[in-house]
Amino acid sequence: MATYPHGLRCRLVRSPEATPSGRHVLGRVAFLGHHSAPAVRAGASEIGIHLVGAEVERVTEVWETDSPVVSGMYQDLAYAHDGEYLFCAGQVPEGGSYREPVRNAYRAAFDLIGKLDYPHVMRIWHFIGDINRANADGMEIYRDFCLGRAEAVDHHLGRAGDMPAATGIGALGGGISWYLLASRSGRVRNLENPLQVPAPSYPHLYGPRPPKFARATSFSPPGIDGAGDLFVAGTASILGHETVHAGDIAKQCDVTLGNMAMVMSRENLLAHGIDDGRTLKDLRFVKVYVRRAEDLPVVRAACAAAFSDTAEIVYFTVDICRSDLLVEIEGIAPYPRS
Ligand SMILES: C=C(O[C@@H]1C=C(C(=O)O)C=C[C@H]1O)C(=O)O
Repeated sequence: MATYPHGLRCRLVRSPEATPSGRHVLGRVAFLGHHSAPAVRAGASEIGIHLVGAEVERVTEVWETDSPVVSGMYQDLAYAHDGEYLFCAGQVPEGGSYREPVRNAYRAAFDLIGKLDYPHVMRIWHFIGDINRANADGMEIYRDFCLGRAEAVDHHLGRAGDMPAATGIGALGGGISWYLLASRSGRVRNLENPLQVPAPSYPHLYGPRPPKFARATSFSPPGIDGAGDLFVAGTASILGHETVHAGDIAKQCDVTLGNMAMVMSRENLLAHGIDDGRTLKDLRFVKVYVRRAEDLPVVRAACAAAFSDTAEIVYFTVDICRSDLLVEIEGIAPYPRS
């Protein structure tokens, strides 16, 4: 992905293959037909997330570095680190309420980050089973998750503390599977999108505590100017704080892509004090989440037109955090630009 002194790189692997020589695997995220618990395997942290049906091509996201890795388990979290980067994965089992277990899982992760000294979290992903269903108390599971996360963030960062780019999306299996990337000495800058209300400021309409995440995160290792790697959060058809074009997949694609283009744009990076600018064509690793399988052809056509031919794009059919959202897209525009 990048050519830093300590290079962190993402690859999407469609069939098992050997790690290139001189590289070391920090984390493997396998998108499977079933969940598999976080574990250390062959020296790397590994998690399996139930995101595809048995008939669909499976894909594994591999996070590699060029420095040797130390791995281990900490309170059910599987982690690996190389002195500059930390990868950590966890799973909250299926249950009637997620507030407390999510708070505890986040606390364990904050503890680990502190203990190992990787204070700069640059990206976090959550895959939430039954995301739009009610929990045992009648609260939507996504809102229940947001409550536990907000309480953990308050506790560790204070109410004003900001979190990096994230994804909070459905999964086919139950419970919550999640993973994060953090750095020891790199610079993390969290970005907002002028077209959207910052998620932590969403009104109570969407749940008792808002989602804590940034629209994008710029990660620059020491000595790298500009945006470095740009992680674009899961993005959907939301303007201000409202879903727009309920029921219209083509228009939801347009708004989603427009939001992504805006957050990466030179205008927006400059507004955040970063002298750089990216376009949708700079995205290399793109995950696309589509609620209804029948919408896939329209979404694929929109993505093929928007992204570069060399982008790796994977599609998943899963639910999205608001029941009126039909599509969500995330991506990484790595440094250096190609
Ligand atoms: C699509 C949105 O939110 C989704 C939920 C997220 C979360 O809760 O971490 C992060 C990004 C998206 O996956 C949005 O609010 O715009």
